[in-house]
Amino acid sequence: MAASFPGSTLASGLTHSGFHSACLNWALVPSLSTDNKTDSSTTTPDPLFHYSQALSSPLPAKFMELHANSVQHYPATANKTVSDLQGQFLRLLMRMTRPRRVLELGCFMGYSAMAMADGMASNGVLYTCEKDTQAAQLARELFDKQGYIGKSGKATIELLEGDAMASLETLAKNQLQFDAIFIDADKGGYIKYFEHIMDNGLLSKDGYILADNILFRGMVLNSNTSGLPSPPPSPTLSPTDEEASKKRSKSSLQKTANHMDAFNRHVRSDPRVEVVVLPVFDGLSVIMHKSTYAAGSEKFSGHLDEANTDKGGFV
Ligand SMILES: C[S@@+](CC[C@H](N)C(=O)[O-])C[C@H]1O[C@@H](n2cnc3c(N)ncnc32)[C@H](O)[C@@H]1O
Repeated sequence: MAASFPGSTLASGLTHSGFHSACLNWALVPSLSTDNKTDSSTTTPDPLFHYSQALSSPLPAKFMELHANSVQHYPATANKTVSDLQGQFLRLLMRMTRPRRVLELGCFMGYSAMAMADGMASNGVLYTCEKDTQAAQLARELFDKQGYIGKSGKATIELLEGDAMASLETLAKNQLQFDAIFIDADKGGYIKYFEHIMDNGLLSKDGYILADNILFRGMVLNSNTSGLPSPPPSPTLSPTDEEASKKRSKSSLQKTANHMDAFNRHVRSDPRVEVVVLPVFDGLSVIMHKSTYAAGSEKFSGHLDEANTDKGGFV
């Protein structure tokens, strides 16, 4: 049954007027519809996604400004930011776990960085890496304008411009450790970033890594490496140009999904960590150092079947 709220119709044709005016809503941003910014293509059915977003506490209006900015400067790719709902989640997660130092790989124009910084304590520092010069410049201006640079009673954001791997190397050289690390840069780089983080002690003892897009529109199920049956090939009846181009872009998306699938398997088979793969947003993994509790104590492994243990042949 659809719930009903003042000024709002919460059903598949959800509206937010008078109810969620400060909510980040891609429908209100010119040029991009909500269809471009939902998790419907992934794991959460569209109406449920909208319902969840509408009933989650909104982020402040400055985030709306950021969306408008992204659309202006990156009309074709503005929806690279996390969804509004994920931004709301990241902020709350930071409030819950209170990390003192956070690292983000993939800043874009600073949406998720700002959402996380807002949940951190005022003495916290968030480092965010971005290789696109224009995006880095715009993000830096925004962080400055919004008071994340210098003493302002907010967590500080430090933007590291350049390739994420080079930044990771510098951070490791400086022996910095992070309580939370959000990986959201190039999908083909996830494994090397993860390895570098683990090998160089960049993750604090009780810290966690969040890896985004790990189910990649659900396409990981069709990955070559998945070991699961693939769907039958689609018929190739002299495709039109449009069909051919759709096919090409589908195959490049599938390539990205294959990177994600390889990353998921890589992490799952790493004895140093434990991981939970969450089918939320576009897929989000939470990774921590393996605890002694999870490292095979009788009590814990008793809850797992053979195939699920590290020694038990994960496909
Ligand atoms: C998905 S977007 C990040 C979105 C951002 N986390 C948000 O939600 O607002 C990925 C970003 O990573 C950047 N990127 C890709 N490869 C990179 C690399 N090797 N080093 C640093 N940044 C990279 C891209 O330029 C892009 O801006």
